[in-house]
Amino acid sequence: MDSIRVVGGAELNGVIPISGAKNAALPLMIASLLTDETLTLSNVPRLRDVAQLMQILSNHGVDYSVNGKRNGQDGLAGQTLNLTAREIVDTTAPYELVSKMRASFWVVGPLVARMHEARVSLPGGCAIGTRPVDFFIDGLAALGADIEIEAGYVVVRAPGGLKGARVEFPRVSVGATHTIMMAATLASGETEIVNAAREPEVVDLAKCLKAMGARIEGEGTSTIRIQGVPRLHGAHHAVVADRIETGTYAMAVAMTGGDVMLQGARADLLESALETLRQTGAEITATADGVKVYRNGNGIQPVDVTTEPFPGFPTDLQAQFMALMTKAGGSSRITETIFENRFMHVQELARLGAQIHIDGRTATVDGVGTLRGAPVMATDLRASVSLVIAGLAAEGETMVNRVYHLDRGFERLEEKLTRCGAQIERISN
Ligand SMILES: CC(=O)N[C@H]1[C@@H](OP(=O)(O)OP(=O)(O)OC[C@H]2O[C@@H](n3ccc(=O)[nH]c3=O)[C@H](O)[C@@H]2O)O[C@H](CO)[C@@H](O)[C@@H]1O
Ligand SMILES: C=C(OP(=O)(O)O)C(=O)O
Repeated sequence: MDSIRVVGGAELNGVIPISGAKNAALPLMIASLLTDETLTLSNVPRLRDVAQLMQILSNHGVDYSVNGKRNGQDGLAGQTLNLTAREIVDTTAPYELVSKMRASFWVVGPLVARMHEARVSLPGGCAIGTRPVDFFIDGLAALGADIEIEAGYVVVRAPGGLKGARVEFPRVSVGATHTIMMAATLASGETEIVNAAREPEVVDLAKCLKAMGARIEGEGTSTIRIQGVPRLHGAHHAVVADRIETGTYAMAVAMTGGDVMLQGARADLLESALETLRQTGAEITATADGVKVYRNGNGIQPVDVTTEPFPGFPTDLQAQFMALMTKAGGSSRITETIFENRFMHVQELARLGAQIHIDGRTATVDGVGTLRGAPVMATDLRASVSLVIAGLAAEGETMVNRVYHLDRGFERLEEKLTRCGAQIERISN
């Protein structure tokens, strides 16, 4: 498996183009199952998860093509996918494919909505907690589906089609909101989702579904209402900018120092994270072109953070923020409330000299003056990139091993950072 070698110490200066969001692209691609016409998605990032999902969708009968590169486009521009599910040939999503990524489980919603049946393996994804699927099952059952678990598969049947209903989630779930919202677009009557996720990726999916003819209101609030329609049609939709990639590079600059324009980033999608970064001493300016991040040689202030559903501080930036805090001038407390096992980066950051103590859901980070490069192991996606960021700010060489997860979610990371002066390279084994 590939490794990433980082030699720390350089400031980051220049422009980093921000890709389309992985966590929006995946549900948008899945939405193609809802119509027999073509869904065209532009600004799709080139990522392992996108390729993996293409394989899963192909298995259901989705034909796809990728538009070629246009004149003047550089290698960092997003791709355009045309997805056509003229006929669904298989309503089973097999273990071999679904076990590799969490989002692939979400095909259950469109499949049962359109085909009235689905057989989907229980999912995989980042190992950051138990990640059950009870909200999906209860939600689909509320829409009138019969559900059984058979040999690791969730088998869903709704012979007469789904029927609109009130679905209240016990806690906020991004994936369950995506799935029930997609399922409800083709159900008969009205569905009300209560305690819905308000994440920008949910809003982006709703925008695309509406362009396909769905009747949805309330996206971006905690109550979403969907009026079912008999069929959806083709549409064109551009994937929203990746707020987690934006926050990740902003934290890298806050840690190494320098001046970087995050081109195409949208500050309104990560206000709480950017405000936290300002408190650490970074200067952040939203411009028409993106988000500019600047930090001079002054120290990093310690700031306490608690992860929360949107609009709170995102769990997907927790590891990166912890990396930043390892070099703060004092102690900070980082509390993880979304996933019960999302501190796997702690022991790896410790290899670089970080001082971190975990007590339940809270990590106390005592900032140290210097981090020193070391070999480390990438565990989950965001943990992996937190090690890269720490390596950029450490003295000497850091070898981040087992970067499989990194390729799931960060498009051309080495190229983007190299362009800004980082010493970083991929070592293929
Ligand atoms: C591909 C994608 O978009 N992944 C994101 C999505 O994951 P994902 O959609 O899997 O995360 P959820 O929002 O569903 O999870 C939130 C919490 O709800 C729990 N839960 C969820 C469903 C369920 O049926 N039962 C249950 O108990 C989860 O275990 C977790 O503790 O949102 C997370 C929270 O912002 C992000 O970290 C992930 O990057
Ligand atoms: C946890 C993540 O991905 P997944 O939900 O696919 O595991 C993530 O994007 O940080």
